[in-house]
Amino acid sequence: MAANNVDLWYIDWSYLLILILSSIFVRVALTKYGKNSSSPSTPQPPSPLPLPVIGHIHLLGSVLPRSFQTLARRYGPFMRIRMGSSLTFLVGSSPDVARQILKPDVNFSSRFELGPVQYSIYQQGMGFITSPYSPYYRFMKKLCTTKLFVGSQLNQFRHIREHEVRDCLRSVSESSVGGDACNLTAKLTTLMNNLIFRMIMGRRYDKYVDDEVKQIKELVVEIMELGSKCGIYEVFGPLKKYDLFGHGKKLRAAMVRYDDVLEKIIADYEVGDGACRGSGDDLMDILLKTSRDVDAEVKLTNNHIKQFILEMLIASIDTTSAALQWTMAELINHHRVFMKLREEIESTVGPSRLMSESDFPNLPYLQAVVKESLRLHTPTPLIFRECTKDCKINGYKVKAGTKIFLNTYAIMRDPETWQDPDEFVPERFLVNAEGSQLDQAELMKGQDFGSYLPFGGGRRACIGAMHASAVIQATVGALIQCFDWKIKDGDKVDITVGSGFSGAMARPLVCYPVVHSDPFK
Ligand code: HEM
Repeated sequence: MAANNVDLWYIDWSYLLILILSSIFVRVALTKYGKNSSSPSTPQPPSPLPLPVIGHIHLLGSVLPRSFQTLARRYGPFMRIRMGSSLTFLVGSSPDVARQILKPDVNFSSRFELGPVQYSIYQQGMGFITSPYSPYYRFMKKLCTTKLFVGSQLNQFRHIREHEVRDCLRSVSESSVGGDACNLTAKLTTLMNNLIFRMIMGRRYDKYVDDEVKQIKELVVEIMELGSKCGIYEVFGPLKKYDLFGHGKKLRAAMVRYDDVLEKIIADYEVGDGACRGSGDDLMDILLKTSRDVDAEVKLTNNHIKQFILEMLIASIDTTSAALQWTMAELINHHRVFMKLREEIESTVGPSRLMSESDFPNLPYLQAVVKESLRLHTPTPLIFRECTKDCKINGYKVKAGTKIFLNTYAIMRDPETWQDPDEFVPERFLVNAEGSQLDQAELMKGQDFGSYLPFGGGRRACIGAMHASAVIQATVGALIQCFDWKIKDGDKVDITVGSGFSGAMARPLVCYPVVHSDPFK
């Protein structure tokens, strides 16, 4: 009996061993000659040699868009990358690939979420930015383009922009009096917080005035940090759902607190206390009106509104603040450009008043400076898309459900398209190759899908582009009109890029403003 048992064990183990070996053999054969091969009928995009378990993680540095750019030089503009055991995506790094993906087609008009969505307290599909190309997305997009971010609504916010820019100038002016160092990063971030919170819910961020807004801001920062930590779970494959480091639990808790504060604010609006302090509606007013509209194609709930506002706060504040910082950093580092811009503003606006948004059409060099800064230092260097049906890109087969990153950092520094791509040369945006004036408005809308993509392109292009451009031009123009800027010991501003997915500066922009033309005289 005992001997028989030993024999049985022996047979089971050897059988198992054969099974394992044969499955490895089949897998290797499949990888080499089968569907993963580069046979002419079903070629797959090229890929560096992955390591077991970690895939290509060892090839990626702390600044992801740069790592992808380096890999693309070797493996081509459309390559396959695997992070960890199961997260595989394709990375597009050339204008040509961008054109194929961003063409106005429903395929690739969906996004994917990085990080397990189970930790969100809002139901899946309630997001707007993170949404697939669903009926809910289309409903919200229509609301954005007809009511929330339409030109007339943005014009209504003009007084808010002008007020907040003046407030920022006042604060910079105070730093200049004592000759103290001015943390321009902090000032520009406060400007953006005030601006966006006023647009959305009629309240300023100023921490001494509005405690609820301060709480929301802190929670949004916490949610973003925890969200990106949960994103790292993706590399653990099937283990990602186990919340190995407890970040998911903390994320849920932060979202519950965010939800509570937003519910209070919505309740204020319902009793008529929350209306915008200025004239006209703020975004919350419009969203709540839409939620009460019985004829609306989609019933907008409070949860939709809270999720939408969370996404707006994430999409708008840090991106625009980063763009402002980069533009100022490049202007401080490039004296010739700085002086040329100052001359343009002074000759257009005159010596006695502060420039305003109505001056924009007469300030082409200011527009070019902002465009060049967004090209060189895009705050969102990777665009996320998902393919919804099988197709071919660059001759390679792409299956439905494939995750795609467009590396706009690399695309906007593509040497085939841009002369001296790593140099800050605003003049390139004044004329086109034939020497005639470029259509600035079209360029900003992302119509030149292929090569200029700071706001993405196609159906999912940024809806805040017009607003962001107005804020950057107004703020940068005023800061150059009113102040000279010095750096400690005559150094240049350090323009190192921060780590990860974002295109923010690695270090705060600290400098010394000296009044050139006092805006408050
Ligand atoms: C300099 C500032 C900004 C930059 C560089 C920027 C960039 C981008 C990019 C690259 C995308 C993805 C586009 C794509 O997939 O093709 C995007 C999407 C989006 N952005 Fe912005 N953005 C900025 C400011 C803003 C502001 C101020 C708002 C709102 C007030 C905003 C709201 C959005 C929204 C809602 C989406 C998602 C659009 C959709 O899925 O249909 N962004 N942005």
